[in-house]
Formats: sequence, C-alpha cells, structure tokens
Amino acid sequence: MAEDLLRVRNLSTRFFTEDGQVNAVESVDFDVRDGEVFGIVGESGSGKSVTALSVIDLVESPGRITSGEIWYRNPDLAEEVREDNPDAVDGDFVDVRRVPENVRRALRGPSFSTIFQDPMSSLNPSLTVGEQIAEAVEVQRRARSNPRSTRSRTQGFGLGNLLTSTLLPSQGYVSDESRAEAIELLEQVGIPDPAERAEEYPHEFSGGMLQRAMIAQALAGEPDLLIADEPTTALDVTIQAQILDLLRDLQEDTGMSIVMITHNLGVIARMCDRVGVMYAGEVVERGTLEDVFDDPVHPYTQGLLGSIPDLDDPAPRLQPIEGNVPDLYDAEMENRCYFADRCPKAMEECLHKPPEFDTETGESREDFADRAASDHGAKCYLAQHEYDPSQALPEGYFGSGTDEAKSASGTARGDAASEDEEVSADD
Ligand SMILES: Nc1ncnc2c1ncn2[C@@H]1O[C@H](COP(=O)(O)OP(=O)(O)OP(=O)(O)O)[C@@H](O)[C@H]1O
Ligand code: NI
Repeated sequence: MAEDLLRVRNLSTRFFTEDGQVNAVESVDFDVRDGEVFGIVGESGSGKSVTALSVIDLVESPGRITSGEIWYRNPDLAEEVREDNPDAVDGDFVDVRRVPENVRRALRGPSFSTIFQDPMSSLNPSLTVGEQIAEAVEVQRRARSNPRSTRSRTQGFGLGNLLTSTLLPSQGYVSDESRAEAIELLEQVGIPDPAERAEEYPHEFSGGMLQRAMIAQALAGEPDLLIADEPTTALDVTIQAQILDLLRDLQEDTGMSIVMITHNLGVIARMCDRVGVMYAGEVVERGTLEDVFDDPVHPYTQGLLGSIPDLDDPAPRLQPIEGNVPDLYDAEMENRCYFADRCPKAMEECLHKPPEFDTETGESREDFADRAASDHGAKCYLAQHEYDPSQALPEGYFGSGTDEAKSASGTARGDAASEDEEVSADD
C-alpha cells in the first residue's frame, strides 16, 4: 500500500460572520496517499472548497481554522524544522499548522498546488501565457533554493496573479532557461505548437487550452499534491474528459497526488482511487472508490449514488435528495447526525452525533491514533448495526409538518423553501 502523503486530523474551520458563526468544516479526517487521486464529493455548501483552502492555509477572514492537524510527509522539511519546532514533527511528517507562517507559505507551489474552475483566477490577462508560466518556474526555483525567503512571493489567492503582478519584471522572460521550461510544461499539458502558443495572451486561448495552461502553471513547482477544485465544471463534456485524462496522465508521470473536488460522481468514478463524501462540513463516509460506490453505508452516500450519471450526461450531477444542506450556523447545529432530517432511516439514536465507525468491525474509530481495521469508515449508526424500524423517528419529526414541530426540532432555515437549489448543485 502506498504511504500517506497527507494526514488531515480533526480539522475544523469556522467563519465568524455578522450573522453568526458558520461551522464550514467540522472535525474532518482524511488521508491522501502517494500517487493517488483522492476525491471529495458532496452537495453545494458541504464544505469541500473550505476543506481544500484550509489544507493550503488560504482561508480568508472572517474564516479561520479553529482546530486540527495537517500532517504532510516530507523528510527534508521534517529535518529542516525539527530543531526549532519539535512539536511539529513526527518522523517524516510535519504538521504544517505548527510551523511558522513563512515556512508554511513556502510550501505553496513546490509542495501543494491548486487549480480551480476558472483559469482566469490564476492567469494574468496582460502577460503572455509563456511569460507567466516561466515566472512561476522561476519563483519556484528561488523558493526551493531559499525556502525561508518566500513570504511575500507566494502570498495570496491565485498564485499566478500575485507572482506576475508584484515581484518580477512585468514583461518578458526572466531567463532563457525558464522560457524553455515553460514551453516544455505547455507541451507536457498537451498544448500543440507550445513555442508559438507561449507567445499568446490568455484571451487567445480556448477554455480547454486555458485550463491546460493553468495546469502547466500549477505544475511549475513540481508539487507533491495538486488540489483541483471543480477543475472541469465550466468546460463542455468532451473537453472535460480530455482534461481529466490529462490530469490522470500527469499524475502517473509525476507521481504527485491529487485531491479532486467535484459535484460530479462521474468524475469521481473515472478519476479517483479513494473518496470522501462530505455533508454539512463533515466527511460522513470515506474509503476506496469500490467501498464507497459499491457498498455505501451512509444513507447520504446511498442517496447521492441513487443514479450515477456518466460523463457524457450534461444533466445535474448528484441525485437530488429531498430537503436541504443545513446552512451551518453554529447556533442552529444540534448535536445530532446532521443528515437525520433528510434521512429515510433516521432513528432515535441519530439525535446523538454518531462517531465515525469502521464499517468492517462496526467499532468507533474516533481515536484515529490506532489505525482503523479497514479503510472504509462512516459517521452513521448503520455502520454499527442494522436499521431498526421500531426506533424510527416519527414522521414529520424535523418539521416538514407544523411550524410547531419545526421550531421544536430546531431545523430553522427553509427546508422546503430552497428545495430546488440543491438539485442543480453544479454552480
Ligand atoms: N467567506 C465566507 N463567509 C462565510 N461563510 C462562508 C464563506 N466561505 C464559505 N462559507 C460557508 O462555508 C460552507 C462551506 O462552503 P464551501 O464553499 O466549502 O462548500 P462547497 O462544498 O465547496 O460548495 P460548492 O460545491 O458550491 O463549491 C458554506 O456554508 C458556505 O456558506
Ligand atoms: Ni466549492
């Protein structure tokens, strides 16, 4: 079995808004192994993007990581920070939350890189594609040779924008070497005539080609982990498939790991080795693709999988489940299974928050220090025992009925009102 590259433990991220505290990510655990594609899937608003942003420390105010550990396996880094930050090191792993900020920031690019749905969030319209990829190459090279000096260089969202706007000459190539490397990268991501295309501006590229250019930029630092947040959602289906194949090929060539965030179960099925299903800020089920797709335990996963549309199907991606993702205001979150109000198998015990159970043994694996018996876990009592209809919650318990029942159960915000929103969960 491949080794873990990343171990995320008990990660929680909150937004402290004027309307109250939003528990966007709640006690999330997952691992990403060497050279695998790990999928994160779930309806809109389930916390996928905030989880990714938390890993790369790009959560913006009023958001903040409030707890958790993010262990990244990197022997060189472990060596480098061990003396000053002994608590941050465990063998070859470094808890990136416990290293100084400049060290953590320096990981963006050479260790963790990102691609998003919108290539223009990472590409600068006023520079040629080649110039800005060359600059990414150059910056990563400098970062590698002096990791502690990169504070201002890798700061901010869209690495590319920042690099191109603030720190290097704004026109032209830094060196022939980086130019050559940029052209090589463009070739690697399947852009034909890369030397000519390098001289063009982003607006001269088609959507698919722009996506490839953004991937080239993201690969400039030779990252260990590429986080891809809905990378193909905006593209038409043929191009989508090409980009996904490209990512898979690049993953195999480089040995990097990919975290693939998507609404699209077809994308997960096509790309991923292992998968985590998110609901209301939690990873409610995780395991190998086969575990989760062939043998789902959580009724939420079962609901999502109700139909698996294939990639050629441009229709909505997830099976609609009646009801809504809660909006995650702390004041409205009860200490119960968050899915219980939509769950066809909700039982009385679901009014207490379930721990994560190992689906093989049915035992709680809350204490992740001892590695679980199987790789397949679910935060649902049905992983522990069979559904017991005699324990079923009475119909209307969560207030699809009277207002009184509604306020009694505390599910405050529009269960029915925005029902159609989640169906088209593909923004
Ligand atoms: N800047 C912010 N301020 C307040 N709340 C936020 C902010 N950013 C995200 N959230 C909240 O965090 C929760 C998780 O959002 P997130 O973007 O991670 O969902 P997602 O699963 O990526 O959804 P989508 O599939 O639509 O991209 C949501 O309830 C969202 O409203
Ligand atoms: Ni998102």
